[in-house]
Amino acid sequence: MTTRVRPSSKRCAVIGGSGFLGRHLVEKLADKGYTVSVFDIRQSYELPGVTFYLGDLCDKQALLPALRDVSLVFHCASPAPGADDRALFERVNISGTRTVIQACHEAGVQKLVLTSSASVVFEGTDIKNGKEDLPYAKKPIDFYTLTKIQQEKLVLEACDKENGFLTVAIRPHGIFGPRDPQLVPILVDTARRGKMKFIIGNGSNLVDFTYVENVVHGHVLAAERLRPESPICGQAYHITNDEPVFFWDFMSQILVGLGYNAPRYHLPYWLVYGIALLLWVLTVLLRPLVSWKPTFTPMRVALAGTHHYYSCARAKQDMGYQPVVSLKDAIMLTVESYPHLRQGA
Ligand SMILES: NC(=O)C1=CN([C@@H]2O[C@H](COP(=O)(O)OP(=O)(O)OC[C@H]3O[C@@H](n4cnc5c(N)ncnc54)[C@H](OP(=O)(O)O)[C@@H]3O)[C@@H](O)[C@H]2O)C=CC1
Ligand SMILES: CC(C)=CCC[C@@H](C)[C@H]1CC[C@H]2C3=C(CC[C@]12C)[C@@]1(C)CCC(=O)C[C@@H]1CC3
Repeated sequence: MTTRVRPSSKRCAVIGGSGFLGRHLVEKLADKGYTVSVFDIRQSYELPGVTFYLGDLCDKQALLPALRDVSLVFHCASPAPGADDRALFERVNISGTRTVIQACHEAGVQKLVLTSSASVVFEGTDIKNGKEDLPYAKKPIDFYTLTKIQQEKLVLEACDKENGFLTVAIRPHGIFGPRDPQLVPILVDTARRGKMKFIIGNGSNLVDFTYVENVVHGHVLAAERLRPESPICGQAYHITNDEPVFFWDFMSQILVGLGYNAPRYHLPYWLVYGIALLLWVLTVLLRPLVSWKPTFTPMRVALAGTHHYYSCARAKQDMGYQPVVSLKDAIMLTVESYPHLRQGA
């Protein structure tokens, strides 16, 4: 006779746990006394109480050992938005997420928390205080967004109270903080190349940037509140700093904090967007001959020149969410964490 070990509620797995958000999440979970299995295609650190399983999440046989005796899974793996590779996004975010769900069923996992994105409703035009009932983008602005939409739908539709499999999706926006490989490094690289002189549009567009610890807090709350009687089952939740900020003020604060000049001159939004679109078409047409990634993609220009901030009222009401680090402190902590990116370093 085989006896099945009942998964402990203090054992969890983090798929994508070597990444920026994933590692912060793993550190918090370990601090809270969880035993954590990390599944990722790479291992970027070591931590007591954390076991690493390396592999591609599209490979169920590789994934299953990481989910053994685990009751709770966080799925925060995705190719980076800058990958611009439709086949890769579809393989990892869509078929890979199907594989994750199947593996959860086979391993007897009871709860799945997905890291989705607030961008699933963003089409490149203004969103002001967007709520979760906004429809998914009909014309997603890139393949990353397109596949994040499909991924979120798959996870929420898999929620099945009768069979004891509960799911929830967290939609963060503009995550930043120590060790982020995207936001600050891209910004500094652009400044070092002398391209951070211009403000796209009139500079009055409000945007959410979310400190990584607040995103982690949202994930942990969701996991701990995910019970059959809870309203959060099968739902998506915006998690932000709840302090929308002018996009260009935020960028300027980071730049000035690191010793660079803030951008000063204005360029018309539609001119820059048109150029970005043209460059993107050219890179697609010339791809077999030239491999070049423009800094100014249509998605980036849209993010830099439109309003996109979201309401966290639903997360506050259903999970008691409140940001734990203010934007002011978050910017200070972030700037301090990048001494090597300072001007002159
Ligand atoms: N950063 C942000 O501003 C936002 C992020 N999100 C979402 O949050 C999640 C985490 O993002 P972030 O931490 O920034 O991203 P990272 O790229 O830092 O982390 C993702 C991790 O997943 C790994 N990974 C990628 N593909 C696979 C695969 N096939 N199998 C196993 N592991 C894989 C990555 O490895 P490798 O690095 O080698 O590719 C990386 O370690 C993502 O789902 C993202 O869509 C949502 C909103 C905003
Ligand atoms: C709020 C949100 C979803 C932020 C996501 C982070 C990145 C998309 C941004 C981080 C650095 C930004 C940046 C630009 C666009 C958006 C980012 C990549 C520019 C390319 C916009 C045009 C410029 O003038 C240069 C900017 C460099 C930094």
